Amino acid sequence: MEKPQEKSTPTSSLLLAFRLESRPVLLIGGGPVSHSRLIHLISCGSHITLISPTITSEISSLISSSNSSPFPSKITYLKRLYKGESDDIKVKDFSIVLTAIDDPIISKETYELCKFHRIPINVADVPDLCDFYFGAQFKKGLIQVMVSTSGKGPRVGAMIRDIIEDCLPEELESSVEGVGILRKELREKVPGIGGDKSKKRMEWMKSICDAWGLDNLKLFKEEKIREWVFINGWEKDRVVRPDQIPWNEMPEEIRIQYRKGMKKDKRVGKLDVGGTEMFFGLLGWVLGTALGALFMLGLAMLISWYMSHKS
Ligand SMILES: C[C@@]1(CC(=O)O)c2cc3[nH]c(cc4nc(cc5[nH]c(cc(n2)[C@H]1CCC(=O)O)[C@@](C)(CC(=O)O)[C@@H]5CCC(=O)O)C(CC(=O)O)=C4CCC(=O)O)c(CCC(=O)O)c3CC(=O)O
Ligand SMILES: NC(=O)C1=CN([C@@H]2O[C@H](COP(=O)(O)OP(=O)(O)OC[C@H]3O[C@@H](n4cnc5c(N)ncnc54)[C@H](O)[C@@H]3O)[C@@H](O)[C@H]2O)C=CC1
Repeated sequence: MEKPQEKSTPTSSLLLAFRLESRPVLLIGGGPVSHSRLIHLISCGSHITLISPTITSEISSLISSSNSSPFPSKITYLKRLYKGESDDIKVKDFSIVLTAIDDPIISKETYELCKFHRIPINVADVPDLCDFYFGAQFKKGLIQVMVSTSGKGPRVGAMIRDIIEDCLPEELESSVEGVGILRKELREKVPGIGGDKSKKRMEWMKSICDAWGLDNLKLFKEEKIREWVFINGWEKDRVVRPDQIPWNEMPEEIRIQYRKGMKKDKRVGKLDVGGTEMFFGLLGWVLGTALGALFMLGLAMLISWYMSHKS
């Protein structure tokens, strides 16, 4: 009889945002996979040592343009084969190691060296030799999204990534920027880490994000709005909502931005008290009218009863 397959729950990976700015990274190989790794590493601002006897023309142009890149990355290119353990370049001198070569022996040797020195390594397309996998990812300004399929379907991961990328509204980049400026200024005005101050700061920021909603948060790029919210919100221990801003006192271009956001933004925050207030207002009006009508009816009945008994 066939033995039933053992059921095991597949483990997931710990998805992190690894900060590699100014950190040394070893990249081995000069083909298309190495090119895609290089693009990611440059935007991280890492210091890359690239070893490969051949490189694609795309890698070659990245190397030439790296000095004029807006990111503080550096590329040191060594045009030769990497020799593994006997190489002058030592894996222990790097924060992470990435290989994308068509030499399984050197790949395995590099993996063993990294294991020995406890340096995290990714051997492209060899899951057993990976401490971490790459995922399908995209970057929109400060927003980064990565999809992992736990190694099961990288192409499907890329397809899922495309769906997410397509449906993310452009303005989200501005909202992240806006909220970033507001947070920075708040921390400058109310400095300190931990304790009650920090707790209050976090609670206030949380409520502001919820009350303003994704789209409106971009308005915090405007100094006038931040100033108003600090004076009338933070300093008075209140969470102000966008509908409380005296928009007629704000410059025209800010008013237009707000109106545009109001038309579009269906993802209003949890503190969308504007809608709640309207609901209770309406309920009050209906109840008030009904009570008034009942009172009038009672009065009419009383008068008619009095009249009939009088005569
Ligand atoms: C485990 C992992 C380890 C790692 O490399 O980090 C891995 C492993 C393997 N990839 C293989 C093949 C392909 N890989 C791609 C593409 C990508 N592969 C990426 C990541 C990962 N690939 C990690 C898991 C990610 C996850 O968890 O989802 C992406 C997402 C990110 C990136 O590499 O940057 C990038 C898309 C990025 C983009 O489009 O933007 C394509 C499609 C294509 O080229 O368009 C194919 C051919 C189609 C196919 O096979 O599905 C094979 C079989 C080799 C063989 O058959 O010989 C293995 C080995 C195995 O599965 O055993
Ligand atoms: N993720 C993906 O989409 C794909 C991944 N692969 C796998 O990824 C690996 C890399 O693929 P590609 O980027 O297409 O590269 P490739 O196979 O086109 O070229 C390999 C590169 O590695 C260099 N190289 C070989 N041995 C080296 C050594 N000892 N030291 C330094 N450099 C060395 C070569 O000079 C060349 O630049 C391969 O193992 C391949 O099987 C292959 C096709 C698709």
